[in-house]
Amino acid sequence: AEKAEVDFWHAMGGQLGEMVDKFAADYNAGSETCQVNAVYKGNYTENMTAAIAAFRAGEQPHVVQVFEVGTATMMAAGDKGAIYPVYQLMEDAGINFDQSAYLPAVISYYTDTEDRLLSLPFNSSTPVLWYNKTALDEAGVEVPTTWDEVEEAARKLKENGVAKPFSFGWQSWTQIENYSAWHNIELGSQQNGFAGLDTEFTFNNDAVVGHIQRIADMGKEGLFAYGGRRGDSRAQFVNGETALWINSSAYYGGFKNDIKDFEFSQTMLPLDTEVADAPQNGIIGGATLWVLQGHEQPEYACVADFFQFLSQPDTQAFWHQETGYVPITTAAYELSKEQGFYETDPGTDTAIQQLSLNAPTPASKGVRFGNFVQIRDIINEELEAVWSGQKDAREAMDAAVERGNALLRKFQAANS
Ligand SMILES: O=P(O)(O)OC[C@H](O)CO
Repeated sequence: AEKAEVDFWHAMGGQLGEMVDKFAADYNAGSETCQVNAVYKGNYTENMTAAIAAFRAGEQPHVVQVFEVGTATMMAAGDKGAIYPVYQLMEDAGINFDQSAYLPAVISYYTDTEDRLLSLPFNSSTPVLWYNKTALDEAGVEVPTTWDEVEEAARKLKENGVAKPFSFGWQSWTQIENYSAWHNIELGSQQNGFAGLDTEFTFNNDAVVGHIQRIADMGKEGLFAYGGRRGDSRAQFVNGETALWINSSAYYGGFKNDIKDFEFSQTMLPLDTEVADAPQNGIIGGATLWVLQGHEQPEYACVADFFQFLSQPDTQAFWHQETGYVPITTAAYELSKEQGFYETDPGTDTAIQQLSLNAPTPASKGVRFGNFVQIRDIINEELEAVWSGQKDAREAMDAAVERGNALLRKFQAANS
């Protein structure tokens, strides 16, 4: 018999893309009725834009991977009938899907006001501090745990010949969104947007402004070197120019393949001791799988079956261990422990520890702002103006909040 076909558009390039292809191939080999076609459509923004355009043209895939910042936009599309919510999909397929198997920090990002799961958690991450242990040892510095220590370590690394001691990627996510959650400060009103569309940004507060100004000052001293949006500055870390790098836990798999000349590891985000006495918890990044409406029932049965396959503890544990994405179910975490993964690969439980450090507060359970994909671009522009010396942190954050709020109002008007 012919298999029902499911189109799955994703944004996983390189080593991550190979893993996704392997999952699809394994699934297809084991299924007599379903065929999943996994297609790489570019980075997160490109994949999401492609899926929205395809939907308008009536050519949408069944499944699309959307990064966490696209959640509010996808939810609004759901209100207009474009989304097949995962809880509904599973119910219709007669699958008893246990939401409580997932980490609270992950599930709470993707549930509606009635606690129903809208998209399938697949690749969740959190930003960590990656460090070049060899370079730190050579410079005689300990792994930093506070921002003062990061600054001091960067200074010593510089003196010891490290050209661009400190850097990061996904700067809104790592330096504003997670910095805020980590210090239990809201990014915007209405519980970071979770409680309503009438939300306004507040990240031009003294803590965030002070933090951004600190990094700008580190740049002037030659301790920080900006290397671009997303993962663009990864090469700086891999080639040893940068020894302290904040970005997703999901760089682990690639680093293991690519870093041969030094020892590297990861640790939790630094604490700003002027802002908080102890860290709160980190918030996730990465992406989930959204199901789009407009296809036939047998195909949706395959989507549900494929989702069940992806949610298996062994699939999840394998994905986590190979990539550095978080073990998103308790079972996958337990299995990884049993398999001795955290002993053979020390530091790889940093992300899950950071996410589950404390019960999430309204300021630390995530962000849900409309148009946030575009707003992150505004934040990128304003931060880049700081790094290049055109603006100080106060001017840039005020401008980002004002420009961001205009896009929030536009989203609210279009969706209420
Ligand atoms: O590199 P990822 O997949 O962990 O994603 C990083 C950011 O969360 C994307 O918004």
